[in-house]
Amino acid sequence: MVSARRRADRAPHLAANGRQTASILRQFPFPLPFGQNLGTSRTEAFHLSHLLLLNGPNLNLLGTREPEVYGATTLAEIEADMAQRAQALGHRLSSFQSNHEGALVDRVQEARGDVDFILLNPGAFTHTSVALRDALLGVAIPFIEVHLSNVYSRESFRHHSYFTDIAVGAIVGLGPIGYGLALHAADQQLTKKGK
Ligand SMILES: O=C1C[C@@](O)(C(=O)O)C[C@@H](O)[C@@H]1O
Repeated sequence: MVSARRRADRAPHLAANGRQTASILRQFPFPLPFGQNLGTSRTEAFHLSHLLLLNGPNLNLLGTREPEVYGATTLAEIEADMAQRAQALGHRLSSFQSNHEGALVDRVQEARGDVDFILLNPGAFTHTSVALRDALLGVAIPFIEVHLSNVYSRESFRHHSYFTDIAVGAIVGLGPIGYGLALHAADQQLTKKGK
C-alpha cells in the first residue's frame, strides 16, 4: 500500500489539506478511477515509464473549437494536467499534437524504444488513417484511444475507428477527464508488466 504520507510526498495535490496546484486539477481531482488506489508495491519498486500523449488534427483548437461538443478546456491545460498526473504516478509524459498525418506517423516511429505507452486522440484521423494505424502496429507500443466526444452519438462516419481493434482500450465521450482515466489505465498496464 502507498501510505498517505508517501502519496502526499509524491503528489502534493493529493494531500489532505486540499492544496491544489491548478484549476484543472480542481475540476478532476485525483485519485480518479472508482476509488482505486495508486497501486501496491510501487513505493518500494518505483519505475519511471515514458508515456506519450498524442493528439491529432484540430485538437490544438480545443477551448474555442465547438465548445458545446469539446468543452472549454484548452489542449495546453490538458497537457499540463496530464504531465502533473503522470509525475504523481512516477512516470514521465511527453506531449505532441499535429494537424499532419505524416508528422504523427513520424512521432510514432520516433517513439520506438523510447516510449512505453501512448495515449492517443487521433482526431479526424480516427476515421481515415490507415497510415497511423500501421505506424502503431509497426512500433508495437501499447496505446489507449481517447475521444472527448461520444463519437457513437454523432454522425455515422465517426462510428468507425481505425484504432479501437488494435488499442488496449478506448475511452469516449467523457471530455478531458477521459485523458486522465486513460493515464490511470496505462499506469495499471505498466505496473502489471513491472514497468
Ligand atoms: O477531431 C475530432 C475529435 C474526436 O477525436 C474527439 O476527441 O471527440 C472525435 C473525432 O470524430 C473528431 O474528428
